[in-house]
Amino acid sequence: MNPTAAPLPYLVFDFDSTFTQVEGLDELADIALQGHPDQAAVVAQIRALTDQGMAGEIGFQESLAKRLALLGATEKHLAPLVARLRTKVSESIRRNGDFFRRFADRIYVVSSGFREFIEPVVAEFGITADHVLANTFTFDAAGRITGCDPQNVLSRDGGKIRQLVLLDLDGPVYVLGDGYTDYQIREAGLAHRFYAYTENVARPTVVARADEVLPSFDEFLYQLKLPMTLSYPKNRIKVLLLENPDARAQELFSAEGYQVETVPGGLDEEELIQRIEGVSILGIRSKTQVTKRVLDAANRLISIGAFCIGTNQINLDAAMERGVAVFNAPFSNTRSVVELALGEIIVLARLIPEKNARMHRGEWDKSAQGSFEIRGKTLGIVGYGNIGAQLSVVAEAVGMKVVYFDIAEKLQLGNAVKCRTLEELLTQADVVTLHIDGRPENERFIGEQEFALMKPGALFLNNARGHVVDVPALAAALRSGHLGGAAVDVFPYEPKTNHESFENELRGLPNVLLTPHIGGSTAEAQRNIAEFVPERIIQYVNTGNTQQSVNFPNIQLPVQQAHRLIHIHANVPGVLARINNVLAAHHVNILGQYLKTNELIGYVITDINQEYDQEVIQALREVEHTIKFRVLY
Ligand SMILES: NC(=O)C1=CN([C@@H]2O[C@H](COP(=O)(O)OP(=O)(O)OC[C@H]3O[C@@H](n4cnc5c(N)ncnc54)[C@H](O)[C@@H]3O)[C@@H](O)[C@H]2O)C=CC1
Ligand SMILES: O=C(O)C(=O)COP(=O)(O)O
Repeated sequence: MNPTAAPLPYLVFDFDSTFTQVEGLDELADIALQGHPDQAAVVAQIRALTDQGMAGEIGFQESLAKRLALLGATEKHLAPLVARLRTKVSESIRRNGDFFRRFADRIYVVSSGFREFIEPVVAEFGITADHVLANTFTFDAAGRITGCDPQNVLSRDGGKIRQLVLLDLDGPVYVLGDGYTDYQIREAGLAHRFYAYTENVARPTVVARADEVLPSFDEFLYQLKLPMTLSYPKNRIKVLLLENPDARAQELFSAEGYQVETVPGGLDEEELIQRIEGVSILGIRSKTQVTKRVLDAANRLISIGAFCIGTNQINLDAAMERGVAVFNAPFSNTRSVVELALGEIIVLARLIPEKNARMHRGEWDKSAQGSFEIRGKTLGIVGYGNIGAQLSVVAEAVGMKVVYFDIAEKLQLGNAVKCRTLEELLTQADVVTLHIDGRPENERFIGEQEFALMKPGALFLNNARGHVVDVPALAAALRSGHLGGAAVDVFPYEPKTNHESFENELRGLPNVLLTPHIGGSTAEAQRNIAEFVPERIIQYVNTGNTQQSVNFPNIQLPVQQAHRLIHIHANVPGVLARINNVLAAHHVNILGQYLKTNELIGYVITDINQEYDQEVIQALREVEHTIKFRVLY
């Protein structure tokens, strides 16, 4: 465990919105006013007064007097208030409860709130009544709260400062709080440092004056190298999201405590190199190229999330060699692409692109010429993976015959018939649709020769990747009339944002349906992706679980026992033995160990007992061929 830097400074905590997520008086008002006809309006008035007081806009006494007058609370409301506040202790403070219990003699709660509700809440954290300095209520004979004890220094303006003078602590004092009056303790020279505590609320006037800003108590413990419950403060994990994934992604990462930055469009290589420093998690879609150079500039990257299916835009091996785990959403938008493809087949078979354009120009051309039903026609699916296979089922349901070609052996669904060669497929299909992935070997996979093999009048669909088709050859096959039409959703070069214009030789050709890479762009797919990918990444960060990573050895780990060592190394013989030698030399008790390798890296997870000295961690970092090492608890 971390050694304790001794002696610990005195820690002076604010209570409302720091120790707890809420303001005690707001909650009391909420409880006392239940059933009151103007409840919402009165609560809002009280909140506004609290905020004005905390931001230093009105004096504390004025704010307090006004709030109490509005309240109408009685003694009997206090027990439910305490019960509620116990459930609203700030997450990171609750998480580090052991720290409070261990160092309770160095901790004071100094608050303009009220002893009646503060004392019982902090008592659970080992903080005794003599370390709580707060106001006290006054009551009338009927038990109604009438105000606060005017003799208490905390009931007056500048009360916290006077309270600190009275406390007369003999050693460094650090103040942690969200309010202006907390900062004033430092301003008055009665504290050595003021930490603006922003886990629950960030007040700009307070943050601006702070020595440090604490998004969580973990951050404080981490900075001071004090014993903490988590191995690393989550607020230090920076997420950069590009290309507009659904807002749910940002929501999930933020809820986990990560800092999230977003950039609406894609970034080119140079721009990404500028932005990637300090980023722990990068989220992209199909546009952003994550090259070796980008990965070299990424000094803190743990994981990349492709918020889509394709991962050809990421140099997966280079990521792996640098210990960066990549996750995608392998089937969240599958159905959306399938529905688009089916629609396109029907639309092209009925010459809709042309007819629609002519109607918009005022031309009425009612004719059956060149139009056909898709029932009974042969659909040739190239790439019988998740999308290809699902399209196979849907196409059969509308009466098409399905043939497919894949370089891998695949389960034939329904009545689909496998073709042994691409040629076999191309020569018999009325409609050819591409659903292969974008691996580099597939560059210009379909070109002049392949189009020539297709039946005269056949239709061609590319919803896979732009570079797998020789676009000038496709344009020529359409212009010559050899192909009857095409639907293309993906292009070798796609605009970076919606403000850039689209240039391509397919523009203006007859019976060609062009779409701006929207195969997976449906509300359902985007929402699913924005949950699937963050969930995988958060799990990887928290537990080391690599299930469904596209470049890491997949390990589904059991529930963690005590501390977990995550070791990523180059896959050369002997590394596991060296790790275990280090552990044995330091007498570390292994509770469980899991290893998986692939051609480039080895991934070893070791669960060990909580008791070990820090040198073992350094020794493990120094094991030869280590790429990345982290400890989780
Ligand atoms: N237009 C859009 O918005 C979208 C496009 N896509 C693209 O669709 C691709 C396919 O997606 P899934 O079906 O989910 O992937 P998948 O990995 O399940 O299937 C791809 C299949 O293609 C096969 N394949 C690869 N190269 C081949 C070749 N040269 N000849 C024959 N078969 C080959 C593979 O063996 C595999 O079975 C993605 O990689 C992505 O590039 C995916 C989603 C949305
Ligand atoms: O899922 C895929 O591979 C796609 O092509 C969809 O890409 P997008 O997220 O729309 O940039």
